[in-house]
Amino acid sequence: MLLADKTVIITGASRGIGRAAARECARQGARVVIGHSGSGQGTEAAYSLIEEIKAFGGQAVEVGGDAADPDTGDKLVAGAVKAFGSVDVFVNNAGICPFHSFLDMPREVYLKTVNTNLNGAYFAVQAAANQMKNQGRGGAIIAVSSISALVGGGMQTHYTPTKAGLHSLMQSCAIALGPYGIRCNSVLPGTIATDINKEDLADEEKLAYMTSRTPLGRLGEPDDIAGPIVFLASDMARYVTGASLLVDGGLYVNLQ
Ligand SMILES: NC(=O)C1=CN([C@@H]2O[C@H](COP(=O)(O)OP(=O)(O)OC[C@H]3O[C@@H](n4cnc5c(N)ncnc54)[C@H](O)[C@@H]3O)[C@@H](O)[C@H]2O)C=CC1
Ligand SMILES: C[C@H](O)[C@@H]1OC(=O)[C@H](O)[C@@H]1O
Repeated sequence: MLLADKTVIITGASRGIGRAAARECARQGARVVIGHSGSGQGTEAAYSLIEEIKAFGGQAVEVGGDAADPDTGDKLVAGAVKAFGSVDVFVNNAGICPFHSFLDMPREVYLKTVNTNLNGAYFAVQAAANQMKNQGRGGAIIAVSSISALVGGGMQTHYTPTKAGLHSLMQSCAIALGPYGIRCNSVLPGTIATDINKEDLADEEKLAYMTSRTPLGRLGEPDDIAGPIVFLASDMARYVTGASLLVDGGLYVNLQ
């Protein structure tokens, strides 16, 4: 098992990519902390994931908290230490993408997106890194960035900068935390069918267009991202830091 004896925190783990990653980390032997929004639905989904994980003999606990709140990272770390005694891997996954045009972008939509996707993440990464530094045996931090760190989106002008920011944060943290043996990398998913884009992809034309642009001929599924996250979390990636792993079915390179 690739993650035996490691404690992994994953934010936004109640559904979508985070849920698939949490399940796969647990399958690979990790003790998992399921970060979720703390809302009724998030809590319910987190408990159902704990049951799923326990059913195959894995270990998991849940911690609720708004990803936009700078204190949530400390809460997640405290929950991990209380339940399992350590933090070895931190996966920053929680995020939102409320599609909206640029010229009339409401300030609150912009600020909520940046606070949820980037500002909260900064302090959560800092909290996890301090815990790892104090433990003295290194660790791995993974940001779920996006193909959108590299390319634009006319209805995503508030979102793409947050994904570029996470990618950049991992590059800088790789330098800042390398001396402590803490590796920092990002995963850049292409278009993965989840709740975040359910409404956008309900438009059949858009769905067909996005699928046709993907050389592998289909949109991604959350499980397509779980393996790359496990790899970067594991000792198989022990010399990988400051890297970004594009997981997009070939979407990015498909110019013509
Ligand atoms: N689905 C896609 O095509 C892609 C998704 N991503 C990124 O993957 C990450 C996961 O998204 P998906 O699984 O696709 O969508 P999703 O909507 O299924 O999952 C998002 C998760 O983040 C959590 N979350 C949202 N706001 C939160 C808050 N304020 N506090 C705590 N938790 C909060 C949700 O509860 C949920 O668990 C996001 O960061 C997204 O930007 C990146 C590239 C492509
Ligand atoms: C929400 C989008 O459909 C999805 O998220 C991203 O980061 C990419 O832009 C994907 O298309």
